[in-house]
Amino acid sequence: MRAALVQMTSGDDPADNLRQARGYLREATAGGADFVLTPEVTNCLSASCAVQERALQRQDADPTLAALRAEAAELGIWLLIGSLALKTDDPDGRFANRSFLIAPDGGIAAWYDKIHMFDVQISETETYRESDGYRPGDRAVLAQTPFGAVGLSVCYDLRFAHLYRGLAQAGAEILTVPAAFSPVTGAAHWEPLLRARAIETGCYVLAPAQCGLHPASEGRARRTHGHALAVSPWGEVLADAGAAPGIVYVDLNRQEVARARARVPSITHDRPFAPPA
Ligand SMILES: O=C(O)CNC(=O)[C@H](CS)NC(=O)CCC(=O)C(=O)O
Repeated sequence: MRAALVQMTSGDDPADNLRQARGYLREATAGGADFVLTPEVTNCLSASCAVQERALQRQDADPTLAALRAEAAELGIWLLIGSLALKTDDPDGRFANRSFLIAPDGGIAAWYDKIHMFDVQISETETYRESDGYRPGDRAVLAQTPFGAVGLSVCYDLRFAHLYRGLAQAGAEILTVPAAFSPVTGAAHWEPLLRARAIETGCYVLAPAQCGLHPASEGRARRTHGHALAVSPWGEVLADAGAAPGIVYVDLNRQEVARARARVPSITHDRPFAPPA
């Protein structure tokens, strides 16, 4: 089983992002991948709600989802669309940040709405208020596949260890963390958090990423950290895409999950304890 992690620089034009993504799917399949993963907001990365309002669609009308499902079916691959920004029926008009696992027949095997919202002030000049634009999800998602059970998550979810522990205890062998991490927090936290999630759970962690400077027709242009990463169930970095767009490959072997957990079965060692007084 060969996974391909796509690292790309989505802008705010979905048609342009789709062209990029399709090219990567074909390249990854030619490179031997059976499972291709794209980053968070593959279809549209924008800091402007006005641009999103014009550019985004509801799930049933979204051209990126339709095209990538058709492409996965044509190529006969499993595809994680890290996330799509989509319109919803939220009364506040907020979007969903929704991850999709697509089966080789083009069907939607699973979908997951990002639960944790990136509402942070990193510095005087750098603030994110994700919950202004997006409605958070409220359900964890585990998908069964022939190559193992996949636990879905998105980006800032990475900081909430109990989500991953729950997924692993429910049977996950692979955790997906598509992201658009900020450069500052990415440099400090991205790799150690991904490795920690793998070590704590004995899962493969697959984290396709946005990278570079994202072109914006309106609003501020954003930068992201890159470094799409694949981590083994023992916590080793198996692939790192660096700073530039491209694809990195990793061969997955379920026995590595069993081996890591046989050595340190910590996910089976939870104990009840009283909360701190
Ligand atoms: O807004 C969009 O279009 C897509 N969503 C994102 O880019 C999100 C919310 S701003 N980014 C993160 O969650 C980064 C988390 C992060 O960097 C950290 O946890 O340190």
